[in-house]
Amino acid sequence: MNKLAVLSLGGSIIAPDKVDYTFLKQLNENLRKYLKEDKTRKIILVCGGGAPARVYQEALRNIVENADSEEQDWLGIRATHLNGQLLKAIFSDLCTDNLITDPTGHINFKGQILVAAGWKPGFSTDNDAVILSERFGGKLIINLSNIAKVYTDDPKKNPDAKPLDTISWDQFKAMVGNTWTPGKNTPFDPIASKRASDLKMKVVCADGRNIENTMAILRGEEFVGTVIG
Ligand SMILES: Nc1ncnc2c1ncn2[C@@H]1O[C@H](COP(=O)(O)OP(=O)(O)OP(=O)(O)O)[C@@H](O)[C@H]1O
Ligand SMILES: O=c1ccn([C@@H]2O[C@H](COP(=O)(O)O)[C@@H](O)[C@H]2O)c(=O)[nH]1
Repeated sequence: MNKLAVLSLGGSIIAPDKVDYTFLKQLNENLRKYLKEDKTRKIILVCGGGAPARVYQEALRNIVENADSEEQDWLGIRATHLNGQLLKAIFSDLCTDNLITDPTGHINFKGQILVAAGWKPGFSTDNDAVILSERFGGKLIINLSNIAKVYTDDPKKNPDAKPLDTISWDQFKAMVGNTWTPGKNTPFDPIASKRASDLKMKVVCADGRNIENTMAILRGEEFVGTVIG
């Protein structure tokens, strides 16, 4: 297993409505243990925006008719920065870089952890995770969200949707489409999916709140989730 893991931490598990510090405490303990076992292991944590992103984007849409898409994205980006700064503070002793807000900019990555958040309008932090994974040679992106698997359709809207263990990029892209809308709720965003698909990357989607399962993915053991690609 490659020594670098990229974890795309959905905002829905960092701050589903307020900050979920029970989850973040577990994440802190488990990732530290994993990194202590082998000092050559490294982790990139890419933080999503969660409820604050959606609340502020919705506020703008309710106040301004035809709210500008880029302005909505900037509100989301600022929310990811707040979550990212919290993760950076939690892992400050293992993370020598400031919060990464441009995945293409200067990055040292001398510590065992790198924490990143939103960059610029037009996509979600999933896309930032793909850029960082490509840049640092990650073999797998672990996309942690509030849902255990990718389904044939959004299970919150379609009760007949079926969970999938694997799905090809072509099938996944057909499902999520190819257009971006601020705050879009999909297991992996369309822009990130195109980039990951072009790079022939693998993405595992799993429920991040199940910390044992996340550790199993990191350790290359059996897990519950969906492999895309
Ligand atoms: N085919 C699908 N399979 C599974 N979930 C889907 C599907 N289509 C849409 N979804 C929705 O995507 C949601 C997960 O995406 P969401 O963007 O909310 O999570 P996140 O990435 O963890 O959070 P954030 O975007 O705030 O960082 C699920 O809760 C589900 O309702
Ligand atoms: O690089 C980025 C990252 C994020 N955004 C905007 O922020 C929200 C929240 O991010 P999630 O990854 O979905 O939690 C996202 O929906 C975008 O509107 C961005 O524009 N650019």
